Amino acid sequence: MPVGGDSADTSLTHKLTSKTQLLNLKLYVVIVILLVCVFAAFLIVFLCVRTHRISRRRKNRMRVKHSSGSIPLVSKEIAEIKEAPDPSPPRAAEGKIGNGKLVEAQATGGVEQAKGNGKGSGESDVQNIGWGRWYSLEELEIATRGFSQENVIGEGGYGVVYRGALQDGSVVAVKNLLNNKGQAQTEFKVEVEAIGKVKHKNLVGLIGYCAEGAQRMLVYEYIDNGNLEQWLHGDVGPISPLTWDIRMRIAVGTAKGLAYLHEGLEPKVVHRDIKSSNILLDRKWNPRVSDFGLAKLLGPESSYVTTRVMGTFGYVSPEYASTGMLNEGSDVYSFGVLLMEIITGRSPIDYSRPAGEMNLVDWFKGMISSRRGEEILDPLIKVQPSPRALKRALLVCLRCIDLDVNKRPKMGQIVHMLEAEDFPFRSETRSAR
Ligand SMILES: Nc1ncnc2c1ncn2[C@@H]1O[C@H](COP(=O)(O)OP(=O)(O)OP(=O)(O)O)[C@@H](O)[C@H]1O
Repeated sequence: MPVGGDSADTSLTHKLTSKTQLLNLKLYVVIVILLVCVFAAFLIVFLCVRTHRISRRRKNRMRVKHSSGSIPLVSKEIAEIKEAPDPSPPRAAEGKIGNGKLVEAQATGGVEQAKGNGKGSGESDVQNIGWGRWYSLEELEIATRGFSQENVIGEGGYGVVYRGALQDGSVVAVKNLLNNKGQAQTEFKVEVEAIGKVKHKNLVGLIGYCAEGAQRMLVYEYIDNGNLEQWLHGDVGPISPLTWDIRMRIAVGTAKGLAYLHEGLEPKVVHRDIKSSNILLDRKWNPRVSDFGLAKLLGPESSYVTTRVMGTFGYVSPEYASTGMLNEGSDVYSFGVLLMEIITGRSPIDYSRPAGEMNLVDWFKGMISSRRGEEILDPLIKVQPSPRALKRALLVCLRCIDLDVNKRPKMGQIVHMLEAEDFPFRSETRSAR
């Protein structure tokens, strides 16, 4: 018989039941309490870790949702649809962009498809947008020589613009967009739906885009003669290559591009950032309105939209600046300022000039009201226009900057006014009669 075992059991029982110094509790009670404490601590740690993980997963999901906005970064860009030459465009679910090859998006119904696609993946949404071509990052890297400094052609508020030579020999402008997530996906889709068919000889064409990882880029037709701001205010020597006739051609072309946005589209498009650096020029001095990053849509039933005031100082219409109420009349005002700039060669705001001349609009109005219209012509224009042509252009300026937005002419009327040989003389004769 294991007598030794019995005595060991007895001593263990004795120890367990003996009182400890801790509150005079028996040892086994203390052990039980300790075990419960350890278990509770484990339980608390476990629950904390689990809750943390779940919340992290949720956050990640939200992040994916954001980025699945798939070029919401380009949200307000006006797109030009390129009809797919390939009759069998890739299926949306095939999802991968590029692989060094050009892939065409389906030309119609893109927005609807995108709505139906509840996937969180950015790439598959990109494929569903329904306009333009997809370029792979690799392809654009090769085209721009690794986005090299020598290929930079400009830099704006939305990103850096590079010149790129594609493998098929065509030259493009690649805008590498700053990563402005947070653009509402729905808004983007609605806008692309409405403005995705824009194509006009006086608007810069958007050929396609690249969306890989966090990169978002837009690929435009390359316009090879700089922008109007450079030609008006850059160092061009004592005589500007922009003759009066060239200037008027630029003004009329710009007005035609805007007339198309305002009167040829449904809903109409308000550009919101008409200024000389957004007027690109080709070698024949044909103007192309660019940079639709701030464009807004205006449906037929609404006479204005209320929106955050955006645009460029000196060009923004007073009523929009003070109330945020925007309609195409704001573009007309900006066009009026642009036309003044074209005629005078002066910047809308120029702090290097004397106090009374810093603000172009104020100075211009003052000169007209004191009948010094002939003196406002850009001194770099060698051959003066006829008084009649000058008067016509000055009157258009004045009408565009009317403080009453409802009295400003429509862009289509402006085209006619600028082109009509007998404007304003016919109407003057009529009113005299
Ligand atoms: N399609 C293009 N072809 C040739 N050059 C271009 C093209 N698009 C833009 N550029 C050049 O890149 C410059 C920067 O363009 P971007 O539209 O980004 O900015 P911006 O209009 O100058 O400034 P912001 O957008 O801040 O108002 C333009 O001024 C122009 O000189």
